[in-house]
Amino acid sequence: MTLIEQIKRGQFLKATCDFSQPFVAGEWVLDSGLHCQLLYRGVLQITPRELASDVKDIVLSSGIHGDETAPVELVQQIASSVVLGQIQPVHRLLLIIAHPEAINHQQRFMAENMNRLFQVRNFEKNNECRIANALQLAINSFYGTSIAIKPERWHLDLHCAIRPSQHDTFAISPYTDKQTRSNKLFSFIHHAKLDAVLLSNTPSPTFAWYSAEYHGAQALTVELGRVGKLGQNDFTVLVPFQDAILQLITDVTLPIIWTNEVEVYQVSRTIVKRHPEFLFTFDDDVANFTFFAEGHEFAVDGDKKYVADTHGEAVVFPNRHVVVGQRAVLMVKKASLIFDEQVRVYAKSNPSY
Ligand SMILES: O=C(O)CCC(=O)N[C@@H](CCC(=O)O)C(=O)O
Ligand SMILES: [Zn+2]
Repeated sequence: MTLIEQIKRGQFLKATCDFSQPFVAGEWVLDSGLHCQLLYRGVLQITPRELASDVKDIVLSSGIHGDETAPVELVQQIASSVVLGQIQPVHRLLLIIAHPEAINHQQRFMAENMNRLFQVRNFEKNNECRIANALQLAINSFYGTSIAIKPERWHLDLHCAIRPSQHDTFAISPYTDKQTRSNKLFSFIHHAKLDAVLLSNTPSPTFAWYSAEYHGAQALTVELGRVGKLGQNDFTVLVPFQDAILQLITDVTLPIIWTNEVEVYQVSRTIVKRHPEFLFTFDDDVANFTFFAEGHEFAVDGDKKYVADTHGEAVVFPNRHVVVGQRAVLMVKKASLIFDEQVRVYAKSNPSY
């Protein structure tokens, strides 16, 4: 069966990972009038027949890291519901399962971490570079062909954490000087019942950052539980997130709201590994958001020792195995939000952990 025939039967994930079939781009129209276009392996664009002047351009991406399977299953469910006519999106959608080779190998990546390849176009020395370049083009073309009078662009790049975490689900808002922290986006975080959000303070080379920086998209990296095997993820904690996505793409109007139920953090610094012998003073199973009091030594990089700064800091994504020159950990502090049309973050003077 061709890839498109598989996708028409609701098997977007299976088709994407099926390398026994050559990739052939193609398009078709559903009875409902929805236009489906398979642009690259794992990149499916959906366009409603009639587009309102305030139509949103929504990217839902998954599988940037091959072992983060819950997001891939989620995008599969959405693609299947759309192509089988079970849900009727009213916005333009770009559904992405990014790295089928790594998914088949149940690995984060094959040659290098794809989520560090979105700052610029890459020299195509490996498959991750080729895919990241293709995704950049797909995003440019998708947002570039918006018909909305005042385009509203969204990008949710879905991931899972390697370690345990004090917050099961959380979002990372990339840093850019564009207006990409709307109250609508943060209201989505509230409705999706994500446990926490952290606001980056410097540009990053991630997929979500790419859409925010180059296209002004309301973009988030969203962490949905922990890495696991395909078919073995527990979706019960993700139900509110799934519901919020469905509401977003079918345009259910929800109140714009923020409450303190979502814990807010700001990134205080990004620690980059400079020496091959980089180490943390804590174990590999220490959870994300573990707090270290002021002065506590938490990492050693060559002859440099890192200690928690004023009022202490918590660690997110500590990974001593990254290559030299890449982020080894994000340090974060609790913060609060001013929930205006654009959200702003301010430090808590005396954060309680
Ligand atoms: O658990 C981990 O260490 C990594 C999980 C993951 O892939 N997270 C993303 C976050 C991207 C961001 O900082 O916005 C990543 O590291 O690429
Ligand atoms: Zn990831």
